[in-house]
Amino acid sequence: MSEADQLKALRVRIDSLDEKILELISDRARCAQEVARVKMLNLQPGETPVFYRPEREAWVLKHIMELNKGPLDNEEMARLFREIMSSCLALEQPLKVAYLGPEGTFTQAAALKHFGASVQSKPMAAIDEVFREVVAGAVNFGVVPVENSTEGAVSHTLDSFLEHDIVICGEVELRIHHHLLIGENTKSANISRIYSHAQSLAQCRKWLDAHYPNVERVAVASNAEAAKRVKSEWNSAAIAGDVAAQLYGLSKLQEKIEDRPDNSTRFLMIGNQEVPPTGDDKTSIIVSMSNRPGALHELLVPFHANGIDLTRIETRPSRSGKWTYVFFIDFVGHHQDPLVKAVLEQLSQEAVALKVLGSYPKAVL
Ligand SMILES: O=C(O)C(=O)C[C@]1(C(=O)O)C=C[C@@H](O)C=C1
Repeated sequence: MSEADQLKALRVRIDSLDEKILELISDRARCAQEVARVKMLNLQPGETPVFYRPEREAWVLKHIMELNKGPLDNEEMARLFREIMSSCLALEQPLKVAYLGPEGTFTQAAALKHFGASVQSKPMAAIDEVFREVVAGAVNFGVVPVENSTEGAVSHTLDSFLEHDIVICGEVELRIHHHLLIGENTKSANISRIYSHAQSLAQCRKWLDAHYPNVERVAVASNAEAAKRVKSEWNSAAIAGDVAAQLYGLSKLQEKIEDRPDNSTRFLMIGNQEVPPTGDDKTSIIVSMSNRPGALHELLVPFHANGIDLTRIETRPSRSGKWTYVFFIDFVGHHQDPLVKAVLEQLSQEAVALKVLGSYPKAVL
């Protein structure tokens, strides 16, 4: 058979498969509409329907990954299903999600990775504004960065948890690749300024020291903001990611300039919705202890005694007195798990204050 004939036959097969996929996706979407109808029917007076179910979404994606036999890899397959579910949810309720903007930030990429592309996303100028937007009920959820594997905690986010009553409903991790970007009027040899967010400048510190030791580094509100400036400014460069490069039409002078190849950022989804257990969850709490010898030890003992895996502990000034601190702790398990419940009860007896920020499914994608 000639190449043209072989391609023709294969494309006939692809067309017929696409028709089946189309029918199946439409069936699934109709099912989601039915789910919405059932959720509305069974409401108690005064109750609002809960359309978005992170625990169910986590299960669906994991199930797909378990069943997947290739040739598409698990992440790729889950990404496709992520988008199908996002479209189905939008039929039930179009979710509004605020994120740390402007458009083109890694936080926007994290929001899309977690919720899919069918949400209405709203860029905010600062982390605290994302929190306020959620608290005010102007959006269903917010997305904020919380820690970077190279640079550590994002303190604005931790401090915002001290000021707002909010629930963590999910997490997502993003591999962060930074590029050195320039506009069409800039030549590499003429670069006199490099703009980026302070965290991104820090994540590329060694590379900058080696390649542009005498060039001024200017910290701006976000790397998308840096890309935006560079578009209209001669002889300057920005450090930002792919989305910002595309959005502002910049070219890459050098790709992947982050000092650590595994550079990743973890983001949190914040809202007002408690998430039921999935069996593979994490919990975040804030604890403050009295300032006495052994307090930190007492804080950690119940976790060790019950075999609970701590995934992170961070200290921040408490804002209620000089040299007093609060601990942000993440651990494996859900606050409704009997073992976790026992630990939290024990802790609340030792602690000056303890607040559960939320239990949520471990990141799937
Ligand atoms: O199972 C549900 O509760 C649904 O609403 C359906 C569905 C889906 O498309 O699978 C859609 C949105 C939810 O966030 C979870 C799952």
